[in-house]
Amino acid sequence: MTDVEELLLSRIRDVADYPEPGVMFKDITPLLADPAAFTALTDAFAEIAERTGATKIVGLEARGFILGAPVAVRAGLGFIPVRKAGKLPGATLSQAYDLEYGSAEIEVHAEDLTADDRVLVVDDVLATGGTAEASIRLVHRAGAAVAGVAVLMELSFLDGRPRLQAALDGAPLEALLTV
Ligand SMILES: O=P(O)(O)OC[C@H]1O[C@H](OP(=O)(O)OP(=O)(O)O)[C@H](O)[C@@H]1O
Ligand SMILES: Nc1ncnc2[nH]cnc12
Repeated sequence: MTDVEELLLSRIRDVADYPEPGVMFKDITPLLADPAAFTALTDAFAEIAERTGATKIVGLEARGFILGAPVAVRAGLGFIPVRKAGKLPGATLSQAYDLEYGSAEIEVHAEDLTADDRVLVVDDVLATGGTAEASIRLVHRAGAAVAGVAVLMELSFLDGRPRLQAALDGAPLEALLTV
């Protein structure tokens, strides 16, 4: 494990049985509170954005906003919020999905993405992959391409990666940490 990976892992807190029994919640708030760790994470994601030729960063509400916005600034790219349903005022595309603990619907402003865009989707945790899969579908339905999906932590025992394979269509899924 690299020094950066060790630093990031050390700043993620495990919370048992949250938000419901049986879930081991990966809490990133200690990482956000540590400027060295937050900067290292932002730099690692920005390197992925550059390497994959991304033209825009999509962040998934809410934790994907916190992580994705500084990546966009660092990489010199625009930031596009994918929000939970009912929060965006303009014309939207919507996608329903299931996640590790429940179900939800996400939306993007249709005009924010064009056929010229290659999008890097940024989030904190890949669990079942439901959220990431729905966001990939939204990007494609908006007419844009997916440069990749970048997450801080992949929970491999929930099999999100195989679930995403078809939707990714060859684009990389980059996890900085895998448990
Ligand atoms: O791979 P999945 O099973 O879809 O789970 C991963 C998603 O779950 C969490 O978000 P959540 O919906 O809890 O929202 P939050 O960021 O607003 O807390 C996490 O930030 C990912 O977006
Ligand atoms: N175990 C988990 N910890 C943090 N975020 C999650 N999103 C889905 N599952 C999660």
